[in-house]
Amino acid sequence: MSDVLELQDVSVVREGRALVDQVSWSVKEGERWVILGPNGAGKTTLLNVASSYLFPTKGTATILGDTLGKVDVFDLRPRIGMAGIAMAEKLSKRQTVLQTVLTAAYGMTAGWQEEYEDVDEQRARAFLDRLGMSDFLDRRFGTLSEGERKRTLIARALMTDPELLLLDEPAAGLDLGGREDLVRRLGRLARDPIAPSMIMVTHHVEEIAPGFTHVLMIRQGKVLAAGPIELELTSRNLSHCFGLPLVVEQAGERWTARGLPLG
Ligand SMILES: Nc1ncnc2c1ncn2[C@@H]1O[C@H](COP(=O)(O)OP(=O)(O)OP(=O)(O)O)[C@@H](O)[C@H]1O
Repeated sequence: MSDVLELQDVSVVREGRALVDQVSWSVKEGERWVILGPNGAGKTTLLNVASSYLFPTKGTATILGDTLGKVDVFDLRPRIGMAGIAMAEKLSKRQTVLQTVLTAAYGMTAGWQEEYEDVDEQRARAFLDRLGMSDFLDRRFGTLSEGERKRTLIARALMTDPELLLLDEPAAGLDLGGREDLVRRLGRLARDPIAPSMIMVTHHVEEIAPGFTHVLMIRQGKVLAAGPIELELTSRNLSHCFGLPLVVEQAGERWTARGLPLG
């Protein structure tokens, strides 16, 4: 299996502080990774390196075989699908859901002047259907609920047929039903052998869909644990990561975590 992402001693330093601190990490083709860590740990910063939007201050980042600094990122970016708040903010609120997904095929965040191919429209409709958004095709993106917006962004990220799919807190802000619906859909994607390699940032182990294979835990910019989920997602590691005693349990194919009562 080839490396989809290879970070060697990567640090991102801002105002004299390492937001990501000497991280070495490799993601192989077909793996589905979860990044867990407390607020401010450096999860989004790490994802921004993986998406080629942020260059390391130190170390080397190789994405889909190309090393940042030695490659034209405009060739690399279409090969990476990114769904997160940062992407949502770049999109026009007035475009319809279908337009929002379709524009991804042309590497644009806005614009409806192009002649779109029928085949692209069919693909956009198929991805939206897969994410349960078929009833919203003509709705303006800016009027969607949080859950609907999240599902549209994932459909959009898949539109370019990426080799690497990055999801930044896809379940944040969703109610219980919305979260469970999304987890089921992500589970289906994670288990699809032809789906891209995936990296998902989350705060909650409950949001890990079945089919995710690996976990990376980060605290204050440093990696605390990285490896197969069954080995690394332990009470000990999670307690260390979040800085309080936690009990992790696996219930079927899902995970739960809770704090121990104060003694
Ligand atoms: N440009 C910047 N300059 C200085 N500090 C920054 C900059 N960008 C981010 N930070 C800080 O870096 C740290 C890591 O931020 P990051 O967004 O990667 O964390 P996170 O783990 O994604 O957090 P959260 O779970 O709260 O979203 C935070 O303390 C943040 O305030």
